[in-house]
Amino acid sequence: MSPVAEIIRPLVISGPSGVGKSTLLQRLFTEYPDKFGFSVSHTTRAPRPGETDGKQYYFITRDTFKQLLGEGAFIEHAEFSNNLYGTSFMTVREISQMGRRCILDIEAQGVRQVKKTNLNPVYMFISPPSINTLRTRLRSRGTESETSVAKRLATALKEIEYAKEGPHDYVIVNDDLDRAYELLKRVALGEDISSDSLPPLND
Ligand SMILES: Nc1ncnc2c1ncn2[C@@H]1O[C@H](COP(=O)(O)OP(=O)(O)OP(=O)(O)O)[C@@H](O)[C@H]1O
Repeated sequence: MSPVAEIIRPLVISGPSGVGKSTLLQRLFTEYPDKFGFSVSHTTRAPRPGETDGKQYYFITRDTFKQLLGEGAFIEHAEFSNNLYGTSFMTVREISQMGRRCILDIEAQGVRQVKKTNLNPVYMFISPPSINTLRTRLRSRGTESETSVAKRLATALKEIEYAKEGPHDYVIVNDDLDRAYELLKRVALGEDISSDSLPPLND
């Protein structure tokens, strides 16, 4: 690894689907267009309206995904809502070599896998204020069927349960978007913050 790659620790952002990760990261990349690099994952899910190949994801077939997996191309991968997602070593390396801080958006299974590698990132968990709020956001985003919302909520409960075990360096509750963004920004720029408390799981 080059010295440049060694001094910039990647930042792993995780949190339930619909919690606001994309919204927060979009703000960060708009405010700092040259400081960060988003590790674009590979996925077998279909693009949503407005998504472009190579921007939000590399959209590939299940066969291609399996082939890359067999070649050991992924740092982490997971199956979620019947679709495969993975982060390739090559993508992360390219961003670090550009001198940018690499930001990875991955879910709990992926966090567990990254913890077994020598990537040594900072881990941040974005939490909803409550499960009810998450349900509302997923519904109002208008991209999910009711079945998909139910699946995502069930996964969200598991993600928050895992977060309660304390695997993340920082927890931010995305209640007020401006506040959550300020905290995320500070961590992304290398500052230390106090974590928020995780919500109860029984609402
Ligand atoms: N603090 C907030 N208050 C209210 N609504 C919010 C807040 N943050 C995000 N949202 C809204 O919640 C919805 C889900 O956000 P977003 O798509 O960013 O989630 P995500 O975590 O990236 O989900 P996925 O992992 O499925 O891509 C969006 O409609 C977004 O505008």
